[in-house]
Amino acid sequence: MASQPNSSNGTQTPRDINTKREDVLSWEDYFMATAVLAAKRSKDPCSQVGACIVNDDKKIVGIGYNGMPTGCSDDDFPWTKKEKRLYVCHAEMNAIVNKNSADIKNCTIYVVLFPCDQCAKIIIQSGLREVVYLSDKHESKETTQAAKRMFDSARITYRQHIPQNRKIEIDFEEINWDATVQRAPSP
Ligand SMILES: Nc1ccn([C@H]2C[C@H](O)[C@@H](COP(=O)(O)O)O2)c(=O)n1
Ligand SMILES: [Zn+2]
Repeated sequence: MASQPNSSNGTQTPRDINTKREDVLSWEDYFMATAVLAAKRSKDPCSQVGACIVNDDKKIVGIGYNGMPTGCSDDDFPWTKKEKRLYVCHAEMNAIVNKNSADIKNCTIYVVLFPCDQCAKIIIQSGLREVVYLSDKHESKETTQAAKRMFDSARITYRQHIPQNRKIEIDFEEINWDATVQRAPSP
């Protein structure tokens, strides 16, 4: 039995290194965490949004975050609330445009913030089937209500993600630690 950090909650628990780990990240937390990680690339000072598209085989087929269009320098274009809306590409749009699969029909999109009306249209036209979101902080906005109306009409389901783990930590040091454990001979 070896003592090694439990990556899901950071505590030190004894773990048998010859037995399969059970306390792994759930698929749902994994996909939403991927969207949250993508959001960390965003230069937007107010809202960092990420999106992750997943197919029926649980393969990630697209990732995106909100940012200026390619060729439009994020140093030259404005980030004020009023002006940025003219330029910024939303996370959902980038995830769809950046897809690495020919077909994203019937896929699920995991997104940090509920899609706006413009993204809803792109989601519908791309044939996505389900939207899983973390925050609905703009639920009273006309754009969110329009998005929901279109999703309902187009029979695209949407649901809020309830995380199993409130916090998911990435500790790069832990990777080196694991390598040491893996070199230990098994009985
Ligand atoms: N579903 C969404 C909603 C918003 N965004 C982006 C667009 C802006 O960069 C930012 C929102 O800015 P705020 O109104 O909070 O100043 O988030 C997105 O990518 N996807
Ligand atoms: Zn949008």
